[in-house]
Amino acid sequence: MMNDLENGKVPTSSSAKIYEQSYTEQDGTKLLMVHDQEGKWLLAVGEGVIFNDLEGTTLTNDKKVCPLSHENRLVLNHYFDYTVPRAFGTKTATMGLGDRLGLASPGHIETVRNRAVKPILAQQSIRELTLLNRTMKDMLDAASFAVFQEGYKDGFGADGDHIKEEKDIEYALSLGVSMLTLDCSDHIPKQIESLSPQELVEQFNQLDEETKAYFKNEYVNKTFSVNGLSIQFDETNVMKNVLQYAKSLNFMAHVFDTYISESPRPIDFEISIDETETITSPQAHFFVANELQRRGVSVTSLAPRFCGEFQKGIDYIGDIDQFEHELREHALIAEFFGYKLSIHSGSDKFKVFPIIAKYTKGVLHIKTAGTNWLEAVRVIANTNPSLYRRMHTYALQHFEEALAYYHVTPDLDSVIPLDQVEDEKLADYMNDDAARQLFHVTYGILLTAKDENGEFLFKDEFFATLNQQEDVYREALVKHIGKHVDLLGL
Ligand SMILES: O=C(O)[C@@H](O)[C@H](O)[C@H](O)C(=O)CO
Repeated sequence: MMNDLENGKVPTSSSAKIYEQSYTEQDGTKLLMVHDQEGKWLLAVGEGVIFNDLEGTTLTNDKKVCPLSHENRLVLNHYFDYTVPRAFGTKTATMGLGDRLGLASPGHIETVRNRAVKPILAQQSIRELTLLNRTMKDMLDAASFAVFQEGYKDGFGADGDHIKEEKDIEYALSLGVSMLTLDCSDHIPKQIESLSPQELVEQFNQLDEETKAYFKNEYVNKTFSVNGLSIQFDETNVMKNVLQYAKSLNFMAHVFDTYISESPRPIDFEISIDETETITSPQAHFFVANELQRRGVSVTSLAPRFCGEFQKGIDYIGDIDQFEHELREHALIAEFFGYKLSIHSGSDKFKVFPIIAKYTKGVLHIKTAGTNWLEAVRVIANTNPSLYRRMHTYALQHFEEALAYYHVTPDLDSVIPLDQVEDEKLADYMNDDAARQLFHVTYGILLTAKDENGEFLFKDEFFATLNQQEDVYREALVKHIGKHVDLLGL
């Protein structure tokens, strides 16, 4: 194999899988990614700075076998720009393809290659990373190596997703993320909608005089024309919007001024107000957007909390007509202010994808993550039924723990008991909403569970199975994420 590589030929081998699209030659070094029973490696042949900088096992003075280490990923980043995440701005459709396992990106790349959408291959929230004991370095390493493996040179992004703390912002940017999703939910008070008229006035009157005067003067009894929409404000809804969003607006502006506006490299800046109890009305969306514009905050995308329910891993729940009515207005507002509408928990929302495609006109950001994990679970169900049964049982026993992190409301009593399902039918659980949500939110519990000896109950066997079934997982993602991309018209 190495001799072939030395002669500039992509080798053929029965002992290892060859990723032909990874083959590259630069500055005297020939590189190829392979996969043997021990894992994936970079084969390096030749000489020069790239060869010298890569860490690995030296076979001869001009042949090395290099691990997919963080250090070697940085070497690839240094010499091959296409392996570095980049921002895309407000005019390019992007898709968050959260990969909780570090195995999904090759299938994602195959899905979006030559499509009208750019992949944000590295996307994990602090919540996911914490629950998985995974790091942002792991997230970025997996994406860059996948891009190299696939020889994908059309650009990809990396999203520090649902970040709330400034320390995490600084860390994510220091690692080279190209997108930052600022989660403002901690600055958006709950229950404003449920305040009585008297309580509303009392709370509003507790604000300082300058703030009250500013918002009353700018909005009360004012009508704003937005792309044909007429958005009207009265004293009551101004007080509600101010109490609901004023603090978060200060936070957004502070983060933008401190970390984004002066960044030495372009950063896609997303505002997330979707993970709140309060649905974002189009009027509230306008209020937030107008205030951001007045404060000079440039937004790449904004994620409102839409009407109905965007629960994890299952289709839209709610009145489709109302959703269409409001989504149209949200899209007009986003277009007016020059940013993309962002659809969080975008996995499997097939009922509303055509509506979203129609009104965003193909320029949006949509986030998926859990569905990519569920496709892996589907592979396990099909290829390692014993493991699937043990994981399913454990997930049921520990489901309540996951509700501390996710809002899902599956009817677990409706899930067919395992002992009534033959091995050949286990994958059907991934077509059942309740079973999907069971697995969707217990990923962290399942992949970190250990026995009394400190050995992983499932993780090692799970990854070994997926590595054996690499092509099966890839094909499953191409099919399932491809359905998302098709329905979104991208
Ligand atoms: O599970 C998470 O924390 C993330 O996947 C988060 O939900 C993400 O922002 C998203 O919306 C994926 O669809």
